[in-house]
Amino acid sequence: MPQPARKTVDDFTHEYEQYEDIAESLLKRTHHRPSLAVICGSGLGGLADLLENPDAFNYEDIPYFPTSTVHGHVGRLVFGLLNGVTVVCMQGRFHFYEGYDMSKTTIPVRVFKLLGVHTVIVTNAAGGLNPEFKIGDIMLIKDHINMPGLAGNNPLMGQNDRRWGPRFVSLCGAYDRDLRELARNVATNLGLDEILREGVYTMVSGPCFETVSEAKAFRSLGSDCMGMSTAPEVIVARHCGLRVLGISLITNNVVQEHDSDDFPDHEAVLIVGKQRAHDLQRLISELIFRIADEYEGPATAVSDVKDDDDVHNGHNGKNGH
Ligand SMILES: O=P(O)(O)O[C@@H]1C[C@H](O)[C@@H](CO)O1
Ligand SMILES: Nc1nc2[nH]cnc2c(=O)[nH]1
Repeated sequence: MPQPARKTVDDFTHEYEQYEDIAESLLKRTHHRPSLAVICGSGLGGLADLLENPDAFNYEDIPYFPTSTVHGHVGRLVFGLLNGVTVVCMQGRFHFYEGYDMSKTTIPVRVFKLLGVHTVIVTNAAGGLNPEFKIGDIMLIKDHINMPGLAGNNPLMGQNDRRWGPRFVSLCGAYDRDLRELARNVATNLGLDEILREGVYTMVSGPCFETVSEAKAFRSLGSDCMGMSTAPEVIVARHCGLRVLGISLITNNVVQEHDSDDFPDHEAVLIVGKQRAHDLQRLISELIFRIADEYEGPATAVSDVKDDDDVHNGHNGKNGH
């Protein structure tokens, strides 16, 4: 009997039932029931290789999933145990510059929600703008500037399905303050204080790295580093009430001098990822243990409204201020 063709990302129309299809297809094929998810950034996917009792699914074998096209993003969803905690890892993410709609780059985040995940650790490789940052530093993201979003490319554009969350989402405190504090404590215990930073991540669409003038502009706006991902995933995660910890690995300095001979290079980004992999893996592995220990239970939504026409966007969530 011929097998039915796999439903591809081109067939995906964002219906709630399609996300359910994806989640069900995964839950049928693994006995793992993760409560935490990790999105691995460029060159940082080695973490997924550490999972015990892994069940790994190529993105090509998951209904409706986009596929990874970027070197350094293997393209697998891996379920398993990390430090005794059941997690699911994206070994490679989807980027807007790969040609996917912004809302399709974030499909896995809603699938995580349906799988029972309550917290997402989002990692990325980023270029440092803050002159105090060094290559190899690890930056906890405290906020973002979402350039594509400000220009009209927000993953929540279009009709809102209230089953995910409210029409209007507060992003105040999107990068959970308690989780950042926990991360600082864990980093101290692991002797990583010297390389731990905190700051603002700016997302640009890519695939071009920014010009010198753009870099200077973003620095003057208060940005500490620049990348090409993360913000859409965090928006969708907060919309459906997932708790978020964001971590950037500073893989290069963003050039801010017109006369500089320096230039960014993706291969160099991957090399720094490899060099810092061990420290990042220790940090994330310990954090996962602590989060599972201290934060079990669902995160509350950032904001809630009675219905989509309700203009009052009151806060009642853990992250609301
Ligand atoms: O997936 P992330 O955000 O870690 O990847 C960054 C941004 C580009 O995809 C790439 C540039 O080197 O690294
Ligand atoms: N936009 C941007 N993304 C990056 N990802 C890794 N390094 C960089 C960088 O310098 N700029």
